[in-house]
Order: sequence, then structure tokens, then C-alpha cells
Amino acid sequence: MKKLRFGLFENAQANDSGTATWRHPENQRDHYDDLDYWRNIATTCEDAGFDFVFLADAWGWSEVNGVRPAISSEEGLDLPRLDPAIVAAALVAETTRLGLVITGSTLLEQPYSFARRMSTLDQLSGGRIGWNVVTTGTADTAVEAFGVPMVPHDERYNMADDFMEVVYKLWEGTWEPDALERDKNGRFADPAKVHRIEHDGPYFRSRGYSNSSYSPQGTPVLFQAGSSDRGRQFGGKHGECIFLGGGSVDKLAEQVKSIRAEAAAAGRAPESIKLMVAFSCVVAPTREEAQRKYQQVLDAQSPEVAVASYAMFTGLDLSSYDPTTPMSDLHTELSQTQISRFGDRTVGDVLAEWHANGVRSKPVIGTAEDVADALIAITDGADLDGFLLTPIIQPGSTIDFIEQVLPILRERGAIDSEPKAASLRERLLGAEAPTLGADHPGATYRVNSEQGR
Ligand SMILES: Cc1cc2nc3c(=O)[nH]c(=O)nc-3n(C[C@H](O)[C@H](O)[C@H](O)COP(=O)(O)O)c2cc1C
Repeated sequence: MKKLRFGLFENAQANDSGTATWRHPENQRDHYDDLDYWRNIATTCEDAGFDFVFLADAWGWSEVNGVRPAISSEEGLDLPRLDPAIVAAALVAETTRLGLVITGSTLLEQPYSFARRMSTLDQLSGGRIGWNVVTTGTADTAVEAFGVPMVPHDERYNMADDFMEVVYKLWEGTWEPDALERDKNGRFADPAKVHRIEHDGPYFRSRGYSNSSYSPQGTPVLFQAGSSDRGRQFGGKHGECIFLGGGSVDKLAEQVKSIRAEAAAAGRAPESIKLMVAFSCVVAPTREEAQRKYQQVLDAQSPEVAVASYAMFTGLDLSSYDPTTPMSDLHTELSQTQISRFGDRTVGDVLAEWHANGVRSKPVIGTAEDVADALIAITDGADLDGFLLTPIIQPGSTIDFIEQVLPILRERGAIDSEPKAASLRERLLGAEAPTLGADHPGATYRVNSEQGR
């Protein structure tokens, strides 16, 4: 059977995914601003053989009719947060094999400085860095904070294409991989291997030299999770690992097929893209105990969170609609997926479901065998490559999965023994080199002083 890849979803704030579980007595995520919390999570994942820890991120906050609801602060729903790149930098020093994937926004970052930040992390980690490219679903409040204009949903992806071109030029097209000689009797770098870039795009301009030399992977491993038509097209072109949000096996299979088709349309080998689905589980020795455990999670959450939290992802105030309104009547320029994934269900249904799970799919609740069976069934039915464990209670959910479910998956031959490769790209994608594959659009920006471009 296919060898599965595993990543851990994390978030440098007290809650994530639109729910507020921080009050649960066993949850330690309210200490997200303590390095000990992160050291524990990262070393636990590294020792368990996870391929990476993923740090989600958002700019912006929840606003309902122009006002940030008091519940957002009372429950630590949206703010405060830490900068994921700096958390990742701290974890570089705590780990040696684990991949570290951070989220960065093409709407709000500046490509020139962002490229340097990623190269720095890739240098210091020895090529263990990934970037989750987001166009920012919480854009309406985020643009206010940055003082920049709002950009509509599909246009944000055009802007992201332009951003990618700049960073590919900087990462691949300025410093050749062997430009640094560090010869104390000769020279530090070969000037013939340092090239100037020019970029005059519709959204970004950059001229000159990258601030950082070629890092072990050149371009960090590119992750993406956009699920609208335009988002999938962008993912098929640039993404090397795509996150899917969950859903039925048939729906996942359809998404996997469509992303692989987009990759083929962009001239890439469709199988070179890894597709990983986010999933949560509540595991216990019996199904009854697992249900009880899940009920404790639900009981720890305030029902008032759902309205504020849904507004954060979509800008829509569900409390202002008749509960019988079909979701298909709604429209947003923020995350369109958070409408379309509910099909024709009603506003009332969605408020109830959002209270329980937020953006997460319903967790698998049961014994370790139940969870392992579910993961294998999804893998086989949807042609997936792995899973992004999205814990509900930290570190308990992660430890339960590692101690109870991973041994069963290992026994069933679904997990490789510890991979040897040093770089995230080789480890996660099975790539032959730490750098971008030749069919990736970023590789076309590479320069070679001997052969020309
Ligand atoms: C597993 C997973 C993780 C995600 N992490 C982030 C994140 O950290 N920050 C963010 O702004 N969006 C995140 N998203 C949202 C997507 O980037 C994207 O905005 C969303 O799927 C809507 O897609 P669309 O913009 O194509 O409609 C994530 C989605 C998934 C499925």
C-alpha cells in the first residue's frame, strides 16, 4: 500500500480553525507564547516520525457588521497570535530532521523581504522549510490593518502569481548554488555567478540582487490549500503539496483528480504533487469513551463563538439570516470554500456544525482501529498521499494519535521507517534532489553562468 506522509497542523495562538477549545482542562495551547510549549510539540512530532509541523496563520480578525465582538477577546478566538516564521526559527534549533512549514500571505507580505526570510530559515535548518502560500481569506479586516486596498477573491490569485514570479527570480535566478567559494586566500563569492533580476509585474516590482544566497532547497517546498476554481488552478501550477480540508471520500477523490488535472495542464507530472487531507480524531479504548471525550470538548466551548468565528472566515453575519436560508444563497469575496462546502444546507445547520468543528471536518471518533481504518479507506478511495493531523486538544490529541493510531498504521504497512533524506523536498515528495523539479515553473528561472538560462 501507499506509504503515508504525516504533518501536524499547529497555530501560534490559543485556538484555531474557528473553534475555541482553550478552556478544556487538558488543553495547553493557551500557552502558545511559551517556547516550552513549542519545544514539546516539535520534539514529540520529530521523535514520532512526522514529516513536518505546519504553522497556520492569518492576518485580520473577526468583525460582525463592522464591530469586533467582545467574545473574540473573551475566548481568544482570533487574536492574539505570534509570527509563525519566528516560531519556526526557534524550532530550527530544537530539531534536526523535522520539516517546518510556515504560512505567508501574497496579499500582505512584500516579496523581496519575504524571500530573504524564507532563505534564512532554509539556510539555518539545512533545507527543512516549506511555505504555505495563502492569498488571505480574512482579507477585509487585514487590509484595514495594513492600510492597503482590498483585492477581490480571484484577483488575489493573479496577484499571487505575480508574487511567485518575483520570489522565483530571487530564489532561483540571482545566486547560483555554487556561487559562494569562501576561500580565504581567494574570494568569498564568484561574481560571474551572481545575477541581477528585473521584475515589472502588474502588482510587484523588483530590480537587483537577492539579499540571500542560494539556500539548500533554493525555493522552499510550496504548500497550498485554495479550493475555489481559481485556487485549484494556482495550486496545480505552483503547489508541491496541497492540503485538502476534508469531506466525503467521493468529494476528496474529485478534488484530487481536479488538482492533478490542473498540474497536467500546467505542464507538470500530476503524480509529483502530494495531496494531504486535514483530519481530526478523538481516540479512546472504546467507542463510548471516545464519544464521552468528544462531548467534553463540545461542552468546553461557548456557543456564542460560532457567529463571530464564521464572520472571520467569510465576513458574513449568519445571525442576521433566517435559519432556513440555504447556504447556496450566500456570497463572499473572502473564503468561498466556507460557503460551497455546505452545499444546500441551511444557515441554521451550519451554525450548529460550526459550533462543533469550525472549519474542520467532523472528527473520526472511536477506537484506534476505527481511526486507522478510516484513514486507510480515505487514502485508497481518494488517491491521497497523507494526512495533516489537526489536533483538537494539545498536546493530548497529538499524543493519542502517536501512541494509539500510528503503531496500527505501521503494522499495516502504511508508514515508512524513518526516512533518511535531509531536505523536506526529498523527504516529503520523494524528490531526487533538494531543489525544485525540472517541470516546476520556478525551475525555469534558474540561471547557470556556463550554459546561460
Ligand atoms: C489544511 C488547511 C490549512 C489552511 N491554512 C491556512 C492558513 O494558515 N492561513 C490562511 O489564510 N488560510 C489557510 N487555509 C485556507 C486556504 O488557504 C484557502 O484560503 C481556503 O481553502 C479557501 O480557498 P479559496 O481562497 O481558493 O476559496 C487553509 C486551508 C486548509 C484546508
